[in-house]
Amino acid sequence: MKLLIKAPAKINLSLDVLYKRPDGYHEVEMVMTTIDLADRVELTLLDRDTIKINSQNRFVPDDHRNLAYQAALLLKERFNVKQGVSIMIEKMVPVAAGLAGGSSDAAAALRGLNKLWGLGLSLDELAELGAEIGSDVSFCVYGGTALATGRGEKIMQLPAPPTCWIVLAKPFIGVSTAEVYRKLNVNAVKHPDTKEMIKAIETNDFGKMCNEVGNVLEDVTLGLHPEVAQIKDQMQRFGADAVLMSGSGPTVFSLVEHDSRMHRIYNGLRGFCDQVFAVRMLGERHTLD
Ligand SMILES: C[C@](O)(CO)[C@H](O)COP(=O)(O)OP(=O)(O)OC[C@H]1O[C@@H](n2ccc(N)nc2=O)[C@H](O)[C@@H]1O
Ligand SMILES: Nc1ncnc2c1ncn2[C@@H]1O[C@H](COP(=O)(O)OP(=O)(O)OP(=O)(O)O)[C@@H](O)[C@H]1O
Repeated sequence: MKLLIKAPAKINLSLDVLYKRPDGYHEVEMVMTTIDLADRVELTLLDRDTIKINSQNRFVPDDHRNLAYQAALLLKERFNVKQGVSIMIEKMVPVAAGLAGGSSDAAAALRGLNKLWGLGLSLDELAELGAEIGSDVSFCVYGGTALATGRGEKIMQLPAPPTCWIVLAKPFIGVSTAEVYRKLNVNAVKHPDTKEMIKAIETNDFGKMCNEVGNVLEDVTLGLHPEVAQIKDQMQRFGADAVLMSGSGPTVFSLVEHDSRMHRIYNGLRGFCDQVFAVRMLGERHTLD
């Protein structure tokens, strides 16, 4: 039996860090949304009791370090599953880019194997298991738009944001999330107003959403990689309504209302960056069927 599942990337419309916790993680407040840029995860049940993984991407590990492998192993061990699975990942989401590609592959594996192995778990139960794999996995289990708190694993669903284009540009570098958090000085940053961002989404106010974007990790990554600032400048010059780095970066995204400006930014950035995409937000949460 085979199942093909989409694993969409996320962007952080706002990302605030409140403080560093005794366990080493940071307490966050993030407004996140899934976008129409996705890996394809194909799950095939095997007769042999083993987990195989293959992504055909030189930046992605094809072994126990792969987050989708870890998702399969977690379900297998926790629920004593004796059947094996082969996981094929067709990577479309840039790797180590601030777009939660690996976390979304893990979430897709959780949703898909729940079905293939007949485990009957709810999305809430899968999200709780996802938190054991990584901080972004719980959000990716649900998708859609949400406020994420705690270390990112406490999810409160939000309505779909106002419709607009998202133009994403990734420079020729990858970023270590752990390093960016390590270099952050929580007391020396301008904190975004999470409540106002939520209000903008709830009232479907595109202008307000653009005013409220903010990411406290941005300055850390800009300090490490000046090319991120150059991309931000270019997007602003080409007429973006708002520009922000996603997650720990280095991907930068624009929010753009009008088609003509979207084309201008997309064409202006192409060739200058490693990868450029123009996509829509997905809005809807995943369902279990
Ligand atoms: C930057 C974001 O992607 C924004 O959505 C997330 O906060 C990070 O999510 P993630 O990559 O799933 O993070 P994890 O794999 O759980 O953690 C990677 C490393 O980032 C740091 N980390 C992560 C999340 C958090 N709330 N505080 C942290 O300090 C920790 O050093 C951790 O060892
Ligand atoms: N399925 C996977 N896809 C991509 N990377 C993976 C995967 N599994 C493990 N990894 C490892 O995780 C690292 C980070 O990859 P990922 O693309 O998820 O980063 P990211 O988008 O910055 O994540 P986040 O936004 O959650 O911090 C990669 O360098 C890779 O070694």
